[in-house]
Amino acid sequence: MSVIVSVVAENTFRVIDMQDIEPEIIEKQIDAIFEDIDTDAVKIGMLSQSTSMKAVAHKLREYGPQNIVIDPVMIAKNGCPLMQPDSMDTLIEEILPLADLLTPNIPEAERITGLSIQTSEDMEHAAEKIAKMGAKAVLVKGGHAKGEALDILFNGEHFTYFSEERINTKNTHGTGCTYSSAIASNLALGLDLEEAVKRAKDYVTTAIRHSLPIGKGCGPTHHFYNLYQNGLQREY
Ligand SMILES: Nc1ncnc2c1ncn2[C@@H]1O[C@H](COP(=O)(O)OP(=O)(O)O)[C@@H](O)[C@H]1O
Ligand SMILES: Cc1ncc(COP(=O)(O)O)c(N)n1
Repeated sequence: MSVIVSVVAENTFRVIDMQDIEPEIIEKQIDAIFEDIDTDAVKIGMLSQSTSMKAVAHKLREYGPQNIVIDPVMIAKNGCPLMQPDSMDTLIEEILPLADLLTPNIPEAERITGLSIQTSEDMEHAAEKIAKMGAKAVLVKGGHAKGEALDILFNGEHFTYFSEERINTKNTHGTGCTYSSAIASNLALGLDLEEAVKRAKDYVTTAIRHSLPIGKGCGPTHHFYNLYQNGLQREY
């Protein structure tokens, strides 16, 4: 079930424009979901401005769903901004504390904490600091680093490292969105946080390894690679 918070005119290489949905309509879309069908997990991606953040936060506090995974999207892979800079305070005050898991990439973790992140120790410090700011658990993703594709999970008590080899491709559009959605889906299935992240990391790595070389910019990850391998036809 989806709630549309913004309509974005974008392709693999640029964001042309966007139009945010009115906060009242965002809230009513959330009502439409929670008054009807049980919700086992929530995944939140791009929230471009404060009013959208406040609408989402208000309704999540009202309904109090479990397993809230928040990807604090700020800038697209192609460099185009997706969050207004003046909404950073609202992100930190209203959205971050709702997260059972916050999944910043390195530039996002730097913006949220004000820390510079160069090493795995820096990633740990940032994760700890974000947990102190109110997120229950934090996964700092290393897609933007060099070398191995290392992500570090802090569950409020200890760190778990998830590492895969870096795949040499520019087609990584939507890696973070794919990853956080897969984690939320695994939590909805009842897996514990570490196992949910481990399986999602396997999934996103496969999706990147078989990403699609389409479009003029960063092509998308292949969400259905394993399904196709297991018998569905692939025609493209
Ligand atoms: N080239 C790559 N090879 C392997 N894994 C990658 C690559 N790029 C990103 N990842 C992984 O994809 C996931 C999403 O991370 P990241 O790209 O940092 O997020 P975002 O899309 O939010 O910027 C992480 O598990 C990261 O380690
Ligand atoms: C609507 C929307 N949400 C999120 C992203 C980030 O994804 P990426 O960093 O891979 O460009 C995006 N480009 N567009």
